[in-house]
Amino acid sequence: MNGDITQSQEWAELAKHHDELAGKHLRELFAEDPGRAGRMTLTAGDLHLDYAKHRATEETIDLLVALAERAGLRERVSAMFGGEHINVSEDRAVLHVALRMRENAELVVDGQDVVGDVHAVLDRMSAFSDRVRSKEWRGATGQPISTVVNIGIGGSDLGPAMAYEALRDYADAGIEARFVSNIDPADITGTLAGLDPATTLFVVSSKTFTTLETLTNARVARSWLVAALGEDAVSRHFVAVSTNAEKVAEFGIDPENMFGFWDWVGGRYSYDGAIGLSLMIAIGPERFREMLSGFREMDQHFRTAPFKANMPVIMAMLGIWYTDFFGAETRAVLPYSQRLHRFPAYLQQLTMESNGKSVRADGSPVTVATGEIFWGEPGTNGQHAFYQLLHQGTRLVPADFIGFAEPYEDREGMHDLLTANLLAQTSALAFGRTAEEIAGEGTPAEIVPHKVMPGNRPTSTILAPKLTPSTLGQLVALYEHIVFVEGTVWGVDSFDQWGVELGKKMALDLAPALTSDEPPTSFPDASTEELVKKYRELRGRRV
Ligand SMILES: O=P(O)(O)OC[C@H]1O[C@](O)(CO)[C@@H](O)[C@@H]1O
Repeated sequence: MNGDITQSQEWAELAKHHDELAGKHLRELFAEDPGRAGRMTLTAGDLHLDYAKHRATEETIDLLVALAERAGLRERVSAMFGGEHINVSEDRAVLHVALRMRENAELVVDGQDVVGDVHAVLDRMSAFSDRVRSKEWRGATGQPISTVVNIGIGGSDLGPAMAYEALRDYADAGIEARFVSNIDPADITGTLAGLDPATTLFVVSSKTFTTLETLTNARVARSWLVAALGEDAVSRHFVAVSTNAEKVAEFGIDPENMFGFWDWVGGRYSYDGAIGLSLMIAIGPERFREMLSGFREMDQHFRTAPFKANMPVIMAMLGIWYTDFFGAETRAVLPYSQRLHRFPAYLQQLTMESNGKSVRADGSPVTVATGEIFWGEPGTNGQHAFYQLLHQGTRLVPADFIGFAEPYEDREGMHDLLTANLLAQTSALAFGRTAEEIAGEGTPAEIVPHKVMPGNRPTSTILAPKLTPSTLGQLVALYEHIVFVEGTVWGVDSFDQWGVELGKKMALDLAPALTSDEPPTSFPDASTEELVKKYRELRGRRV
């Protein structure tokens, strides 16, 4: 729908329904309808979703689905998969879904054979990864590669870093991957620590190849390598992933060793393409393709399942329900898997860079809150840190719990204990403990209020058989599509990120004021002027 969806009949009906339902406790909802536990579940690929512990009834779901219809979700999904320019502010198609299409699929967009090009790059990545993994690719001194260092930031870092951590049990060629992103010198120093230049391969990953942090880290890495092995070693130790061949060549990386992608892949949606090269080298092309098949499975589900049985649609619409009707400020993502410890950070970019917008795609201001704030930590660590607030605080924090039936490797029954914690938490959050129950245990009256667990705190639980390349792909695609659905309802362009540009430019403009010999004379504002002066003083520079 164009215009303000909050003016629609569907929105008004949801607002009314919210007034009726908001006072109800999950305990009541379960008492009235015990069958909801069995009914309010969904399957997509290997993922099982339990959404019964939401402050929602069948009627809520019907109304939310009606809102999604009203927002034109159906047409938007076709438009994305068909390669229409739905990224309007940059006039681009949005085709991360093409990165995992089968080789025999057909998609020609703006005269480009998208699927053919995707597979040509995948084949080159596979061939290169195989050469590195089999030790055919050698460094300048003839030694094989033992560490791959990905240099990138944002989408050119978080995706492969998250996925490498998630799948590191599958890294079977004895090649470690490391990731450096921050322009803080401590990051590259830590990353290079203990590495041997002769056995290190750098993958410089940058869509634009103009990003300050990445190019600076790459220059530092280059100097480190050249100091040890000489200038001629660069071509054996540096490859690039980018859409910008010219800049790659300018940096001194042989275009033969560049793996491309296209402007229709957003950075935060890109690690299942060439940006995943470091991951592919670590886990191998076969596992990487298994991951792509997982993505594809979720794409297929998203594209074809009726909205009421569509996992991304239901999870996204519940996100809208809490954000815009209950006024929830954030959403916790709590993976009961140590391997997914970077997943919340990855989702932060995915969701917040995509939907953190105040104007709709047509430039008109939004009239409701947009952009869920995702945050989280793996269970059970979070339990011993911030769950207190989740259980007894004054805020409503809907949470996604993610668990797996099988560990990669168990130790003395630890995995079952991990899962028991997940299940205990979602139950306690939903149903809590009443004052009567607590008093009934003999708790002194003055302590009872402290121990009351209000409950009524909504959660989704996602269960999968095991964390594998395929289930990881399914999980990531699930959240990509959640972001898409929410963006569609809010009417924002989920694929641009203009909000990060100003700060980047100002940092470049400010740098000379920090480093110049002469005290600077112009500043962006009075507060920054004071801070620049303090910084110079602390650095022993003239003020
Ligand atoms: O891959 P690049 O062009 O270096 O950009 C890195 C990141 O910077 C951003 O543009 C935001 O600063 C992200 O969208 C992107 O993932």
